[in-house]
Amino acid sequence: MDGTEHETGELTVVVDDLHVDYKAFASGKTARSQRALMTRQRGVRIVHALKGVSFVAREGESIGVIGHNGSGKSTLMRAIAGLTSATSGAVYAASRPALLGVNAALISDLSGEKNVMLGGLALGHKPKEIRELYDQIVEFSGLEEFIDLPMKTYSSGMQARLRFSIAVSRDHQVLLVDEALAVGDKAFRQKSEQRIRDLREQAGTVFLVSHSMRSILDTCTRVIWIDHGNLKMDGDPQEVVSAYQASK
Ligand SMILES: Nc1ncnc2c1ncn2[C@@H]1O[C@H](COP(=O)(O)OP(=O)(O)OP(=O)(O)O)[C@@H](O)[C@H]1O
Repeated sequence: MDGTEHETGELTVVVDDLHVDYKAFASGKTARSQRALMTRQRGVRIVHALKGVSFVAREGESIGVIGHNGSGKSTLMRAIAGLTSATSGAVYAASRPALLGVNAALISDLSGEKNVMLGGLALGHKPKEIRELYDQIVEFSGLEEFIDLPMKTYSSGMQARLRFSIAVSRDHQVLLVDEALAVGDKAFRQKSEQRIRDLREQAGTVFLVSHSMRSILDTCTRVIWIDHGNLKMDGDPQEVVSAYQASK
């Protein structure tokens, strides 16, 4: 763990020797590249998604999480949000972290408008608060013309914009953003990145999972590199991103 550079704000998240295993019923052959990650147990396949990850996060940090496909980044976000339980080790969080992912559950048969209400309630807003925030959320999303159409008629980028706009309508002490920025267009991405910086300045901690090193470098004060379920590097964004890129 890097104990020297991040000692200013209050602790918001402590990840202590976190292991997460998934059990899946296997059929067919295990792909060769996945073999190192897996152990076979009587037809049940165990995937060791996280293998003892430890770090602490503080107020005012914006932490980029990078790593190859399947390295364990989303699992780490889900574990911090309390949606996936630890096989061993623990996550301690100062307040309930909010996970904003491209798979966050809104209902695609309902209109954008109804989903703003639904998403707002899921975030803990009162109906009156959602009505007050409604115009601001829709304006941020840039989807005014489409807001009365069912969400299933939206492109994946439009859906992600709406999810992001709902999630950032509230200040979170710990906000976890999983790949949501990758799908928006340039203007929306810049607006989203600015909002992430604002949230961080309001003494929150933001985690941003992304494959876009540009987004990571533009937004983050620190970067964590997850590799095959292990924390490979944790520190200065430029240093960690350079090391990651050199490893490819
Ligand atoms: N529900 C699940 N059941 C079984 N295995 C899973 C499950 N979810 C994830 N895994 C496995 O756990 C490992 C880590 O997956 P995870 O989604 O955390 O990776 P990631 O770094 O977020 O990948 P990506 O960059 O592709 O989104 C992978 O090997 C994946 O196949």
